[in-house]
Parts: sequence; C-alpha cells; structure tokens
Amino acid sequence: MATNYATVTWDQLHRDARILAETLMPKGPFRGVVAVTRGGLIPAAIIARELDCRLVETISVVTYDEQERGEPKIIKSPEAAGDGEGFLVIDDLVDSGVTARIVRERLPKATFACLYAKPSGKPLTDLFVVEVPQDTWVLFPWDTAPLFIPPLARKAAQES
Ligand SMILES: O=P(O)(O)OC[C@H]1O[C@H](OP(=O)(O)OP(=O)(O)O)[C@H](O)[C@@H]1O
Ligand SMILES: Nc1nc2[nH]cnc2c(=O)[nH]1
Ligand SMILES: [Mg+2]
Repeated sequence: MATNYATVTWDQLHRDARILAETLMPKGPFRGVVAVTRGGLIPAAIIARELDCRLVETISVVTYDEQERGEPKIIKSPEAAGDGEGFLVIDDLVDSGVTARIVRERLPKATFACLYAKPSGKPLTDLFVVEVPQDTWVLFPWDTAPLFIPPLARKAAQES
C-alpha cells in the first residue's frame, strides 16, 4: 500500500503531456492514438492534439486486486488499431504493470507511452516522463479538490 502521495495539478499534467508529445515526435508520424481508459483519456487528448492525430481509439482494461480472483480483462477492444502497428498507446501511469502488460499483448506492435512510471511497471513502457517511487500514490487532478485549511494561528488557539 502507498505510504506517500504525489499531487499532480492540471498545469503539471498538461506540461508533462506536452513534454511526452515532444519526445514522441521523432518516433512518428503515428496513424492514431489509443487511450487506455479512463486515466489515459485526458493525456491522450493532449498528445493527439500536439501530434495532429485525429484518429483516437480506446481500450478499457479491468484489473482486480490480489484479494479478488480473476484475470485482468479487456472490456472494450481497440478495433480500429489492429495489432497496434503505427499506433501510439497512452496511459496516465504504470504501477504494477498489469494493465500495460495486457494492453501490450493486445497491441504488440504499438508504442506504449505514459506520463508517470513506478519501478515495477517501468520496463513495460517505451517512454515515460517522470519516475515515481513504488510506495507513492499519484493523485491526479480528477481525483482531488481544493480544500479549506484553517490558519495555523486558529488551530493553535483551539488547542490551548
Ligand atoms: O500498472 P497497474 O498496476 O495496472 O496500474 C496502472 C493503471 O491503474 C490506473 O487505472 P485504473 O485501473 O485504476 O482505472 P482508471 O484508469 O479507469 O482509473 C491507471 O490509470 C493505470 O491504467
Ligand atoms: N490515481 C492513481 N491510480 C493508480 N492506479 C495504480 N496506481 C495508481 C496511482 O498511483 N494513482
Ligand atoms: Mg487506468
């Protein structure tokens, strides 16, 4: 279980997606982009815009934690991407690498890129922007909301 949190703001996410797009430019042009839903949708939209790709497919994988039985399952197949040749797969992050492994099996010829990578999942990516420690949980902008924090002085007064 994660013991630390890394908060990613919309600005950081946009900046990191543009950095990834820039690194991907020399590897293209790509026929299209496959977003790994749902976390890959927004990064894929930013990257498809930068790379001028109008063909955007999706793949959806449901994974289960260790307590639950069952294999990770593709519940939406990327029909337009064939075996992945000429396609770019985008996800927000790789953690254990379970999702990336099943996506790569389905699209063996695609390039797989993501914004953030933890050490266990890193070998399954062709490209990523920032490495995150394994014990850190990444909080994406869609996972969080700004919260009121009382001033320190008020907190100190309540405690005295
Ligand atoms: O490397 P892994 O251990 O497989 O973890 C990484 C995956 O987990 C998250 O997706 P999640 O399955 O939570 O679904 P979501 O994208 O719909 O939020 C994240 O968006 C990656 O796709
Ligand atoms: N939001 C989020 N989802 C995940 N799924 C697997 N690892 C992570 C993580 O660090 N953050
Ligand atoms: Mg996901």
